[in-house]
Amino acid sequence: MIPTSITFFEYLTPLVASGAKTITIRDASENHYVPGSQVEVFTLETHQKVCDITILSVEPLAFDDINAFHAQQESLPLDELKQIIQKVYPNQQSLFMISFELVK
Ligand SMILES: CC(=O)Nc1ccn([C@H]2C[C@H](O)[C@@H](CO)O2)c(=O)n1
Repeated sequence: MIPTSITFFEYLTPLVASGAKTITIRDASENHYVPGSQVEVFTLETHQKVCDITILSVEPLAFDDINAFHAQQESLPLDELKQIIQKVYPNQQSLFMISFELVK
């Protein structure tokens, strides 16, 4: 089944809805998004619909390879991005970068 929704922490959703955030880094439980598919974005905490995005690609990304360019695409400072990922996915080296664009 092609997934049709994705959740983001509520405080990050303005970055998605504005088009400023164009990637998200997730673990293997969310590596099944399909390039070209349209996906509804919801807040994780309250499940409010935020916007729609189109998935562009899903690629493996090691935690140690996360760099300033990833942070720029996340619209977050690099140290904050790495702290968030370590908190959400503790001790996970094997991650996935999901690239997307906002549906206007
Ligand atoms: C279940 C769920 O919604 N999990 C996540 C995981 C990550 N994020 C954000 C935090 C960072 O900006 C990037 C990188 O993981 O994605 C999130 O909003 N929700």
